Amino acid sequence: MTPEARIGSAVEILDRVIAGEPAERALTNWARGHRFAGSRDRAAIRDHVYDALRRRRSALALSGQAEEGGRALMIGLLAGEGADPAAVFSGQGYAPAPLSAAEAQALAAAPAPADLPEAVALDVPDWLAGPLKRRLGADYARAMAVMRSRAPVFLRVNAQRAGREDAQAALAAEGIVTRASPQAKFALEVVEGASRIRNSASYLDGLVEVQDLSPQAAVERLPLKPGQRVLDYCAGGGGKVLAMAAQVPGTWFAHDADPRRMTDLPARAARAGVTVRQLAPGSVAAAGPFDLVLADVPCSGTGTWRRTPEAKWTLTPARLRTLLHTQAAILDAAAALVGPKGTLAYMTCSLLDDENGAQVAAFLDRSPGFGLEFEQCYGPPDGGDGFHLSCLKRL
Ligand SMILES: C[S@@+](CC[C@H](N)C(=O)[O-])C[C@H]1O[C@@H](n2cnc3c(N)ncnc32)[C@H](O)[C@@H]1O
Repeated sequence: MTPEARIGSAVEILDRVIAGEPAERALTNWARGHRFAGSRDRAAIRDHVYDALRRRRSALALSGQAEEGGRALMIGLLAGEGADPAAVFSGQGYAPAPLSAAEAQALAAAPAPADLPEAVALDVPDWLAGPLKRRLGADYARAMAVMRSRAPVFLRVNAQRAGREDAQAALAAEGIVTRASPQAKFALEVVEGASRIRNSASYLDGLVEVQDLSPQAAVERLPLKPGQRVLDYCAGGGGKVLAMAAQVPGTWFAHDADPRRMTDLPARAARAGVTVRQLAPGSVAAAGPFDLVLADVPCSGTGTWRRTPEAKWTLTPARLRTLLHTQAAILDAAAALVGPKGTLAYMTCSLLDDENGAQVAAFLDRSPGFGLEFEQCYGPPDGGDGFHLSCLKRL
């Protein structure tokens, strides 16, 4: 496909997303109906779609149009990148249809990127700008600018299998170039060859897992000791329990209110060479108590906007309130499973204090049996996704 044809396809897919179809599903459905598109085409189209979703607000403003549509977003995205939209939207060959008179007029009257209001230029919903500024302080603008770009790919070396340098050499032999990340002992940032990871022997043999840098750094801070009984209470795909199990020998348990979320866990655990016992909802208390209970709770995902840009625009105050209730209920349920002198570790991939420090402070107010050991926030603007860890101790 030509570069222009790829942009035309991104327009079609964005129209579906704007109509309500989740981006991943819209991309998959489009690919099914366009078998001629090769893997490079699909990757490029995916990049365009995700770039437009990350920059949805500024792209629309830079198109000069009032109504959101796939064409408006791609026109504005190109304008924001300093390209000439009319040269791409030419109607030549497989390029999208030329700009209409109304589109050309709107584009001519659109503000320059430097004249956009701050929240528009940074692609931040207005209602979230205040809380994010309070949390990020002087880093706010740089962090939000980072959130408008693609996320780097990070790997976690399975410390049970190899050291970081050996893993780097094995990956390099398969065309995957990495550099060691200083923020976490087992983290590698992929510099080249990210598309080869899932089919590489290093990945299939459990030498490495794909995991963002921030959760890796957070798991490294957990007070894990050999032989402990540890429960990942909101295990999902098992990323955190596998990271913990790679650090020390222990007895590992995984639970999720929606057990279907753990479907991939057995295969991932087998690759990593660890045993994780899955506990069905309702059977957790009988398996307790635990030395450490990890609650990696459902959250706004404000720290992962680079990877899941749709979440930026779909979060509402009402949805956030629901999440806050769920998080508080999970903290209470997870706390009840912590044994004497045990640890309750609370994690989110949120940048909002309501979900982090304030949530934990409210828990401590109603739970005199627990004390705060430490809390830590991770990236952005530097390193990985926005992430939070609070470590609480049963007194
Ligand atoms: C942030 S995700 C966990 C991601 C996972 N730890 C990982 O590393 O891949 C949150 C998970 O919490 C689960 N969940 C939601 N409500 C819950 C509840 N009340 N009790 C336990 N798990 C819950 C969701 O199904 C979801 O899988």
